[in-house]
Amino acid sequence: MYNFFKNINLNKKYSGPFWLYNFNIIKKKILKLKKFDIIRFAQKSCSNINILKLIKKYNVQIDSVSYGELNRAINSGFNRKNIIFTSDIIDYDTLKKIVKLKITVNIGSIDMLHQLGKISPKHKIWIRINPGFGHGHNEKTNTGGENSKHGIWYNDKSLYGIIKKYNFKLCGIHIHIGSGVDYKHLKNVCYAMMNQILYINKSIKSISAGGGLSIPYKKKDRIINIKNYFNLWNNIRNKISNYLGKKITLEIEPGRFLTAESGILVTQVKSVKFIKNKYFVLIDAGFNDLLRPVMYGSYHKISVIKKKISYINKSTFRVPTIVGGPLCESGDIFTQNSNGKIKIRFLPKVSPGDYLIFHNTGAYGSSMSSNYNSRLLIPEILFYKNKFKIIRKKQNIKDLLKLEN
Ligand SMILES: Cc1ncc(COP(=O)(O)O)c(C=O)c1O
Ligand SMILES: N[C@@H](CCCC[NH3+])C(=O)O
Repeated sequence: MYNFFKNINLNKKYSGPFWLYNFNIIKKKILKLKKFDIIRFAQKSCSNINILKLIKKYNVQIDSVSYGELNRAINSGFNRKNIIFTSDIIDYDTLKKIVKLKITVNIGSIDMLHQLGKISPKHKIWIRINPGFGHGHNEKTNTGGENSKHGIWYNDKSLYGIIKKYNFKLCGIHIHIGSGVDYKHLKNVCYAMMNQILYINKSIKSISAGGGLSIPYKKKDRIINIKNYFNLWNNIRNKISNYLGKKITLEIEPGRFLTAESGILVTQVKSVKFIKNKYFVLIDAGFNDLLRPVMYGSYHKISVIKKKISYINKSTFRVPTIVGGPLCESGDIFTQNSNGKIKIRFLPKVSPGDYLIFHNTGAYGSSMSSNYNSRLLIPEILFYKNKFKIIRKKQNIKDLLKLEN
């Protein structure tokens, strides 16, 4: 990533903040998972169709969780057979589209089973099981256990009767316990899968390990050993395969793992000031752009590029800094804990015009951004085959007001 800055004339070429992705990193991450039979990209993490189109070239399939994501997948050229729709609820437009295109549905609630079954009996489905436990980098990203709204409880007695009633084709069992999960908890999902298969005692053709794989946001963060993780799952898959007497396909459904490290957010310092004795650096991107620090207290490494010299300032002299954005909210602070308290970051000294780079923003960066304060969505730029290309233009005022006129 660093070498990029030698190539970009930040001042002249792109004004305002922007997202930058390096596809080579996504490609490397895809290859790391190649032992899994199917890699199903959770596009919620990074949903630009230009990136989806490239990911598709590597035989990756796709998960969609909304009408918009379904259309992104179709628009990016994914075959309907390679799309799964995962949700706990379904609205009318989505239901219509899914039935028309015969898209497989990964079902997370009993009501959804009835709603689909009434208009499309025999539909191909997966069941998303809540195994009774979950984990995540934050409580808000934990998708299992009794405090989570996701999935169908692992020993729900009504489930398999309803599947029979509508003659659904049960293709697979899916367990996703959360996002940003550590190895210890990921490991338990394998055993939960085995137990579920024993419990349902039904023929399926696939199992999905879900997503959740974490990435090292901080130097000290542990990197998941993919080889071990695959072996663990492969082992369980073989046991299930023996038990059911048939071949079982093993899927994984990562979002963050594939894209987080491929992206950065480039912002510019607009003001530096002391509030009493606290030093604030205010930049031109806010939580409407990068929400994670405000929503979860997430840490993103910040580098400084001096305006004049255009290289990363690696000087060891650091000052205690609070980094904030332009929004009207006091909480628009990129350096805070999960409880909302300001957290000082030691950064090189900056002046207006210098750049702050937020690292590892390729997942849940742009895809979680909004127009709050009527701020315009910022552009996305992709580095691919040694070229920089704008893959999403900067939004303009006309776009912003279009639906209201
Ligand atoms: C059903 C489902 N699959 C996959 C993912 C991707 O998660 P991650 O980005 O942590 O891999 C999520 C997000 O938590 C999810 O809800
Ligand atoms: N948005 C979260 C991950 C949650 C994924 C949704 N299932 C993050 O930024 O870490």
